[in-house]
Amino acid sequence: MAESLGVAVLGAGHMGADHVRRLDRVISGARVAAVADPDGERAAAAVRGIDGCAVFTDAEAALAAPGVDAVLIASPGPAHEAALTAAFSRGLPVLCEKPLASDSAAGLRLVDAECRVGRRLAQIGFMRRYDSEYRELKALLDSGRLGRPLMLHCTHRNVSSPPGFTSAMLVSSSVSHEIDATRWLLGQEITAVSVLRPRPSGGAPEGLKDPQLVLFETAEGVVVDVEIFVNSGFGYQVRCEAVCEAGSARVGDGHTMVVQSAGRAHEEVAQDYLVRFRDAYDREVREWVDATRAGRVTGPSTWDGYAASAVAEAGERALESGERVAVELAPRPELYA
Ligand SMILES: NC(=O)C1=CN([C@@H]2O[C@H](COP(=O)(O)OP(=O)(O)OC[C@H]3O[C@@H](n4cnc5c(N)ncnc54)[C@H](O)[C@@H]3O)[C@@H](O)[C@H]2O)C=CC1
Ligand SMILES: O=C1[C@@H](O)[C@H](O)[C@@H](O)[C@H](O)[C@H]1O
Repeated sequence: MAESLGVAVLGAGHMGADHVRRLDRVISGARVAAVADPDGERAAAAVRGIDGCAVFTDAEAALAAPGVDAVLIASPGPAHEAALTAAFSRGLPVLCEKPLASDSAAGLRLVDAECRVGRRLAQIGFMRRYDSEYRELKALLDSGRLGRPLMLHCTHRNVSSPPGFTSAMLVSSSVSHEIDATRWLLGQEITAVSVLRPRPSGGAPEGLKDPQLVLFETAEGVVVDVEIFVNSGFGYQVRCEAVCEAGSARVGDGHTMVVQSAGRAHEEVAQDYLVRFRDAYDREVREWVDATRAGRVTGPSTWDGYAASAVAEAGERALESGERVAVELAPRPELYA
């Protein structure tokens, strides 16, 4: 194996700063070689205490910095296409936070760009695939012990939505995780999306259609319902129950310490994804570093990122129209067979 992997991290916000910490202190075999953020002070704060890490306000300058072997993209979605294109042109392996890009057209351009390189370079940050409970569920479904899956019931709740979060983002940003989890757990494409809109919660910002009930139909007839509620007010909860021909299995109930006192029992509810999925993010980045050092690319692909965008767009149209909308996918290139 090569010596430690020098990583350029693009974006030093919530996710970027957490990934910098993870690469520096949690994962072995990697070092943070450069960080770029247009907010230079944020970048500098994220790398405080890390020796030999260069700080930039320009992402492309960070890719060209000495000692950079790979890239972790944690900038906002609209900046991903330029960053991935620059990384591909340098032949640099990438871990890119979801979403792949702003829309499916940009996603398809990235699929084409990677195909022109002729080998996979990117892993997309759908971290559910690295959560131990989700992996257990996937193994159980793949074993066939419960028979064929018939339905998935999913819950995705956030405490509150960040400023600027739109009704469409409940699907494109939040439900993107259930889109990927569905495709991965079932090994099937999602073919149609419908969205039901209960009355909006008084706890949601004015005009935000929150919560929503998003329904997927898959190529082999599985139906998936997703409750997305991003201003639940009380906690971060992600659950998934697979109902199969010979039983059901559920993950995400939370298994924290239960405290019983004064006639009551209670347990903590995680408040955000950085806590709920901490182990999954660690495993995701660790497996990316290990695979990259071994010259391999594993995990969710650029194609998976594109497919998630195409399903999300069908969802956005379903939200606007109230109609069931079919998903349109381009033909899958050989590279992602
Ligand atoms: N996997 C997961 O569970 C999660 C993934 N995300 C994804 O992570 C990415 C970042 O999200 P957050 O950290 O929450 O956002 P954030 O707003 O906290 O941070 C984004 C940072 O990127 C910087 N930035 C803007 N343009 C840039 C550019 N061209 N190059 C480099 N940096 C740039 C901003 O100045 C900011 O510091 C998004 O793609 C988001 O969808 C976010 C939350 C959870
Ligand atoms: O990816 C994420 C955010 O971007 C999204 O906005 C949240 O709803 C999700 O729970 C989180 O995992």
